[in-house]
Amino acid sequence: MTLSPWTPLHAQLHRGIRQRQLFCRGDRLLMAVSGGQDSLCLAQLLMDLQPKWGWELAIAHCNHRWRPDAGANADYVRLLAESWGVPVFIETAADIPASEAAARAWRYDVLGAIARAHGYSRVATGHTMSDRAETLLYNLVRGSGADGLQSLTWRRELCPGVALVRPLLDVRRVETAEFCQSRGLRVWEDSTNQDLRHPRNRIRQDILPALKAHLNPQAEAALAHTAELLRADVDYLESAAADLLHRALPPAAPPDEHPQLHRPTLQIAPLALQRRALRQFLARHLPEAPGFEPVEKLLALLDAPNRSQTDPFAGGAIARVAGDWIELVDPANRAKQ
Ligand SMILES: Nc1ncnc2c1ncn2[C@@H]1O[C@H](COP(=O)(O)OP(=O)(O)OP(=O)(O)O)[C@@H](O)[C@H]1O
Repeated sequence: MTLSPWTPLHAQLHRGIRQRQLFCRGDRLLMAVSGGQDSLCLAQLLMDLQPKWGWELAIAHCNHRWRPDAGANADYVRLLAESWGVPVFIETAADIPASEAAARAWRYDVLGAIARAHGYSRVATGHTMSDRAETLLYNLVRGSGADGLQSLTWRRELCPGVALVRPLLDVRRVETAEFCQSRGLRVWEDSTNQDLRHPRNRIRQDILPALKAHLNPQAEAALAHTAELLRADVDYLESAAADLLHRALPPAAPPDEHPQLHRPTLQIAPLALQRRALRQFLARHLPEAPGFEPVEKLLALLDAPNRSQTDPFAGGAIARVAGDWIELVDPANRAKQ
């Protein structure tokens, strides 16, 4: 057996997995492989690290049936897995997804389902520092708050019992390309990556290179670090807000009562926590995730005179002031009040 050369990239990944506790020794890992350079690089690196960690590795590929070469792409991933001697799962979409978002949702569903059905506790994807920088820029320009700016994370729950892990978030795309080349891995080029009508491709091909050329050669790393810092900030703020919300709820509200919030508890909190606690409250009770406006409407009630009320939120509920309390009244109960 020929041993693969141990490169600085192997060392970086090995260290990152240990320090961030992304995987444990002996884990069963499902590698999501599109056939592109990032996921091929990840899969090869994890194969190389496997003897040190004793993982049980497998490969999953999702065929969205979007491109004429989608079947050939899936066959390529299957052959690669077979040549490596690892189990491979290929899932083909019954209906071609209507949008990128639909394709992504389907893909994550499929990856979670394969992992659960076959006992894999981790799904690993090849997202890189470059993806992280692009996602941050995209969300920033679309007006996202800090929560959207934290963008991709190292690890999150994919479905109960299965974590989605992104071990290459500190590796740039140019490095994954170099690695594939140095190992003679054939990269399956995705022709849709050239289509500049997709905003992500525009960012990747025009905007980030311009930022690097004219503002900061390290723009990718700078943006990715910002995302990393925001991640920790947002985690902290969200948990402090959850604590505030907990204190602002009535001690033991009967389930059939209007949801209520205690204004004096909220009034003395910092604005950042007020907004987050109110958003968490609305997210529990409204049919869709609240954006900026509903939270601001509710915020205005913190210091408003008694009996003030908002206009209806999505779904028709309104919030109103009743002394020290704000109550959320849904349309069905409103007529009775
Ligand atoms: N068809 C696929 N089959 C299996 N895994 C895939 C497929 N497409 C993407 N992936 C996984 O997702 C990672 C990110 O891919 P890509 O950047 O194309 O997706 P994205 O849609 O931009 O990201 P995200 O899914 O987080 O929004 C890849 O490195 C790979 O691990």
